[in-house]
Amino acid sequence: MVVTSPSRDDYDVINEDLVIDFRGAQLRRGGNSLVGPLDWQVELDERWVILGPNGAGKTSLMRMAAANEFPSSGSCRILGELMGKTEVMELRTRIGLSSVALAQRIPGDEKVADIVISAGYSVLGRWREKYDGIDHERAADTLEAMGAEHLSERTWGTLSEGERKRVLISRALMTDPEMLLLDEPGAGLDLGGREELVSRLADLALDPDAPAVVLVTHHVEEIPQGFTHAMLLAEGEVTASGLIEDVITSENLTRTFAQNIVVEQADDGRFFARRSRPGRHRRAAL
Ligand SMILES: Nc1ncnc2c1ncn2[C@@H]1O[C@H](COP(=O)(O)OP(=O)(O)OP(=O)(O)O)[C@@H](O)[C@H]1O
Repeated sequence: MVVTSPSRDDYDVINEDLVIDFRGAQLRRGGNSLVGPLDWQVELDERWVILGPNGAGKTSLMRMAAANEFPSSGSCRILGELMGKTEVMELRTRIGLSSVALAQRIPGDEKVADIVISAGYSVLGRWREKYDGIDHERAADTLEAMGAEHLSERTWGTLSEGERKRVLISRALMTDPEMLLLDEPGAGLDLGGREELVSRLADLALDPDAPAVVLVTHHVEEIPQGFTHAMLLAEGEVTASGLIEDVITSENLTRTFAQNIVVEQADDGRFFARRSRPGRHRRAAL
């Protein structure tokens, strides 16, 4: 839930139900604000989607949530740890992350099984780390959960875009994370690949034992069933945030994307959006 301006005293008492607790968090570069200042609280059992136009600050927000950036001002508490007062390498092993930036750092000759298992050390690829049988089993299980077990001996460079996405999410799940951050997992997938991914993410979202999930996407069609909350961003600022049904509305999307957007929700809970073009049919009929 989003709360407004809590006192510092509240913040010093760690709320164990919160995986993310941002208070006035802002990320700035070169005098510009990339995102924030914003308040954001994510509870253990919540599944959030972040939407907004290109450049809205979604990835910047995720970088703070992944403990890859410290806030320039305000405070970020992640899994109970206060940024700036904690060992981030250790914290990162508790966070499952799938992002384009991570995908770009994987060498083409890296074996899929190694990409997944090396998440245990928050590194990419095998070097001198020691893994137990249980780690190998866990890697096989997470690949299987994403329907990618048959890829374990393949190299990264030989995978299709859809296969890569599934391997990245398997890696993100490897450490049994307390929070899963998925930055545009559907980008570049064809319709079948997107639907396959959305269905697997719905299974995850509906699993009561799964970690808290934050998903960044450009398309409301990619919001899996089971997602509970949403945040809309535009120009680094929150335009709407809260329960998904209250946030994913035509009015909020129109304001956020500065276009007349109509959104509909199907019986199965999936959202569909398009730009409305009033008068088009009438003109066509003339
Ligand atoms: N290191 C940086 N230095 C300066 N500006 C940056 C930096 N990183 C991002 N930005 C700018 O911050 C803004 C937000 O970027 P961000 O990548 O967070 O947006 P986004 O919502 O994820 O965009 P997209 O949907 O296009 O991926 C953009 O205007 C971007 O150009």
